[in-house]
Amino acid sequence: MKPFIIGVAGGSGSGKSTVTEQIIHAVGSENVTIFIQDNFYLDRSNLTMEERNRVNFDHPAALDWELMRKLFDDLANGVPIQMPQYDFTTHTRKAETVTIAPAQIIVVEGIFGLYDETMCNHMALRIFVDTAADIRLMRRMKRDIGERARTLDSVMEQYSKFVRPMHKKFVEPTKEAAHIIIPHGSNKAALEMIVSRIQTVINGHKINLNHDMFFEEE
Ligand SMILES: Nc1ncnc2c1ncn2[C@@H]1O[C@H](COP(=O)(O)OP(=O)(O)O)[C@@H](O)[C@H]1O
Ligand SMILES: O=c1ccn([C@@H]2O[C@H](COP(=O)(O)O)[C@@H](O)[C@H]2O)c(=O)[nH]1
Repeated sequence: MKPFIIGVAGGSGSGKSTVTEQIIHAVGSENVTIFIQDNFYLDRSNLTMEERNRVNFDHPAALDWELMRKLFDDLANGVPIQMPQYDFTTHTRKAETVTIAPAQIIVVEGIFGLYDETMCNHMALRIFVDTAADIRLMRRMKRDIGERARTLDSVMEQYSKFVRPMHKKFVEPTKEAAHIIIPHGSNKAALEMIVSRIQTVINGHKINLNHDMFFEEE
């Protein structure tokens, strides 16, 4: 059976992981596999620490798309994968990988979750988590200083130099590809809708809509 693939995109700190965790909690972890795009950041061990700190991690070119597409394809076709692991404190790929088994539901999560057209075409449900920039920045400061060994100055500099402009250029436009836009981040009503849609499909009660009722997709 083909898996039900969900894309969860949105800016850094918008609440993507939270929405993903809530979906998993609601439908049962045994039914879901998460495909976290953050694992696909390119390894920067060839650079000095100073050089690594100047990399634009918010440009799509910062990710290993070739590997990502290959592993996404495998998982979508029911093949277990070796997921790379990324260390945000050193900007390097760890030596170890984690085995990820396919499941009935696959959630692709990341700022570029709806960026790749081919991957998007496999997604039956595309979600964009839309949270105000000031809230996202506050959350990012808390996380990066607390968990990713950054200073307040470095977070502010990275945000104004890379995160903000790249969000506008590459992340925000992917909202266009979404079926559902969750305003203000995770909320109960949105989650209920998403989960009920998933349950309808995976419990076999797929609703067959009359296509004449809808506009042509562009
Ligand atoms: N709707 C919400 N209301 C309040 N805090 C939230 C909400 N959604 C997420 N958060 C918090 O914001 C932070 C960033 O959320 P996270 O899901 O990790 O974002 P992302 O994965 O998009 O970077 C976390 O500490 C999380 O608990
Ligand atoms: O080495 C790195 C790699 C990425 N980042 C930042 O991570 C965020 C995306 O992750 P979220 O979990 O969605 O916040 C992206 O905005 C990059 O700037 C990094 O700081 N260092």
